[in-house]
Amino acid sequence: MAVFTPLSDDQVADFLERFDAGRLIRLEGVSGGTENSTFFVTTDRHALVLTLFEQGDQRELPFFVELLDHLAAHDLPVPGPLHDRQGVALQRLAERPALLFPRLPGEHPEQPTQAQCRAIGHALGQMHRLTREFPVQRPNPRDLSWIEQAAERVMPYLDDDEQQLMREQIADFERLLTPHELPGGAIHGDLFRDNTLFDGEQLGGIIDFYNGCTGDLLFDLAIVINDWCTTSQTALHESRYQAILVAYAAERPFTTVEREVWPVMLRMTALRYWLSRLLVVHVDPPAHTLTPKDPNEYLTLLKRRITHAVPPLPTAGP
Ligand SMILES: Nc1ncnc2c1ncn2[C@@H]1O[C@H](COP(=O)(O)OP(=O)(O)OP(=O)(O)O)[C@@H](O)[C@H]1O
Ligand SMILES: N[C@@H](CCO)C(=O)O
Repeated sequence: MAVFTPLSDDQVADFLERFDAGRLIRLEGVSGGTENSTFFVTTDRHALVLTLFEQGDQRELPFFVELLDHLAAHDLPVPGPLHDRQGVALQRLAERPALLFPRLPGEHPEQPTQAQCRAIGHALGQMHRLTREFPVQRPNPRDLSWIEQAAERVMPYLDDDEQQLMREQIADFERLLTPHELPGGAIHGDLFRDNTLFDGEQLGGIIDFYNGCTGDLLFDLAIVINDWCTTSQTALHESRYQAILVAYAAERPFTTVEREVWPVMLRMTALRYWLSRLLVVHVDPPAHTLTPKDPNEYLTLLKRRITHAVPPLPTAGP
């Protein structure tokens, strides 16, 4: 479930008065999601999504609004938040911050097709091209210095081999990534398949920008590859891999340094999720009882990335 704060029809009908978005017809709690309360809101004019923010630093919300406004203004497939009659997007409802979005069409892809992979590669490349000049900063909260600190918090829960693996990998990231300045900009920060919606082969949209920040563009792409291009046996799904990267590179070609550090970035982002999932299981369980995601999935993937080379990044688009 993902309605931590129930809302009545009357509350939502009143809330809608603040916007020029029509009259409430139907309110429905959304069962997906783990962090916020989400509702589908149908009015006589629009299909909308209402999100109540249940956790996280509320001071960060204006950054997400600005980023979504910026991307939507450039016609990227994202839900640009609705602004009220005074031009304000960020609201309060039931004592929580609230945003209203257009409801985008589609489903999360479980086994992405070639066309879906091309679509996400293309959209992410476009987004990265457009956000390089995005003026607002929010340093990546899951960067290498977070990894270093989070690692110390989970060490007591790891066996000797896992501890050694984690320490060796972090030392490697420090040695191989720190000397380089990589192309940066605003990034999604968690672009898993379940943060996209596809209507058939058509990308309906990219959602859940609440890990959005500014940082290395390659970090964002590596998260996508690790989630989208891993088979159930943890092998690399090569045709998806090529489809995403070729479509991405057509929008934003890679630099020489990015090509050099790519295998390291794939390992770093695998370790980032091993760590964040370990934290949820052992250190910082969420207030709400939901089944945590399995940290070992990303431990296994990290090991795979160490033992099996991936094909290099493409030199140019199609
Ligand atoms: N704009 C939208 N259009 C259509 N569906 C949406 C939209 N926003 C959210 N949803 C639906 O609501 C679900 C929960 O949304 P969201 O991912 O933002 O929640 P969350 O609690 O932050 O979850 P998590 O962080 O686990 O992904 C999504 O999986 C999707 O099915
Ligand atoms: N995508 C994250 C969960 C949401 O932040 C994970 O798979 O661990």
